[in-house]
Amino acid sequence: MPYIHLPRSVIQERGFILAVNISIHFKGDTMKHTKSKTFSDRLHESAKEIWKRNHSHPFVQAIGNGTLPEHKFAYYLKQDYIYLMDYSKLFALGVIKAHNVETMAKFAEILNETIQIEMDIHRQYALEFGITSKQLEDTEPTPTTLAYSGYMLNAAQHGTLADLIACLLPCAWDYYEIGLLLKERNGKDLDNNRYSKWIESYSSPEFGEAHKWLITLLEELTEGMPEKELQRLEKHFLVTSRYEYLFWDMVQNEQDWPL
Ligand SMILES: Cc1ncc(C[n+]2csc(CCO)c2C)c(N)n1
Repeated sequence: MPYIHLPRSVIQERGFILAVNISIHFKGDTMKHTKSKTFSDRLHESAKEIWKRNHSHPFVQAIGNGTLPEHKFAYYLKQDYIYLMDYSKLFALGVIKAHNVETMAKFAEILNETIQIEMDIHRQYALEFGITSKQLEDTEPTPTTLAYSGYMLNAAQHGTLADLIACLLPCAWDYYEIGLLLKERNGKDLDNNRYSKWIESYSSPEFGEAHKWLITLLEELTEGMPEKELQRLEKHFLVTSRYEYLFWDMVQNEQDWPL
């Protein structure tokens, strides 16, 4: 090897040059071939095990294969309706906390869509089960519904726009994943499934829009954010992911106040 005979200083210099070259090459490669992990990737990763339990929950499975008893679905509709009333108020808080007109308009649009489209699917199902819109609206919240909505409203009112989104996101995102999963697994039998409209709605690209927009906004808001703040947002994301699980459990067991 010719350079073995070179003075030590030159070898070091060459070694240095070689190292620089490698690192430049590697950096270029990294940029070309691997997308760096975004904050929403990190959130998704940390909630993975909780979401797996949501996806395999017996209530979710029973919607998917159409075997869920109707009285259980009726109970779900009522609790979910009043949950969605509070959830919509978070979009209104989003309007208040937004930093520009475009974001204000988008929160107002999703608020309207939730009330006019998502809650209308509940109203239509409720009519089939002989439940009026008034009865839906007058439902008494169970301990879980109250705790879940209360957590989000409290965090959103006292926190930043990013806190608000971290609370909203598991709900919109995980339902989309559940919708897609149930459609993929049970797509062939949906004609015979009483809950097909529910599955079709939550797996539709229109419903997928909301969480995708929330992710984009969260990425913007968290750019350069200190780790301590990111951890607070991650906590909201994990707590509300756990509340999603508790909500499925609550409807499965038809939870009520003990006294
Ligand atoms: C407990 C509970 N969690 C999530 C949703 C689904 N969801 C609520 S708002 C929204 C997107 C914006 O409209 C979606 C997908 C639900 N209905 N109930």
